Amino acid sequence: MTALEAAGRAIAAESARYAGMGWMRGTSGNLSVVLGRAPLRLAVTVSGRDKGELSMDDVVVVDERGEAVADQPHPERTPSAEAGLHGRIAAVSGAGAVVHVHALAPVVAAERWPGGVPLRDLEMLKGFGRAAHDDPVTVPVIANGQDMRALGDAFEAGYAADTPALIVARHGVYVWGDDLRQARHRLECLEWLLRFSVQWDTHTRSAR
Ligand SMILES: CSCCC(=O)C(=O)COP(=O)(O)O
Ligand SMILES: [Zn+2]
Repeated sequence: MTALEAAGRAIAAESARYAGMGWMRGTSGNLSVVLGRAPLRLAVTVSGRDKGELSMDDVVVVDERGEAVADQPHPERTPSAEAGLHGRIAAVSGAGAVVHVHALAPVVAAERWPGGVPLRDLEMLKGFGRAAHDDPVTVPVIANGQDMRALGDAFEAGYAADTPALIVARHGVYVWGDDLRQARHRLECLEWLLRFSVQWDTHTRSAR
């Protein structure tokens, strides 16, 4: 099996898992795996598909800008509309995999904390790669848009190497890691942290 086939198989399996969790409703969300670094090459999901029904063939090889490269099995396929942001995140962070889902909690949290979502003193922070009682963590929030270069610039401006996540307001969340498995563990824990934060904030406000 080639590296691209292995990446496609892993991406299809992870996508089905996220779809089953309700985090990739409709055709939302996209995943990528880094295939090479010099130059940067990623296998990213094709655009517009039901992410619960992908096969290992439903990936496109893109460059750092998210554009399909010529030398691949299906260069005519359209990569995810957000492939450019995957490329920028992988380039800046050194991640081996980037996942993007449309879970609800990150989007609601960004409405409540548009300047960045604060997290602190929670055991689940360990699953996000941070000590539970470490310094507070702020998950960056950027405005949504269709220009992936602009989103990439906004991501890079707020990038902190110890915070492997980005919320795009009124859109969804990106999380990355060394591989898809680590990215998933981080995403699952972050989603819990954000859901807790929103619910606790709502509770304390209504109790006043
Ligand atoms: C209802 S999904 C809108 C587009 C989007 O935000 C997304 O995550 C999926 O885009 P893709 O091009 O990767 O299918
Ligand atoms: Zn999206």
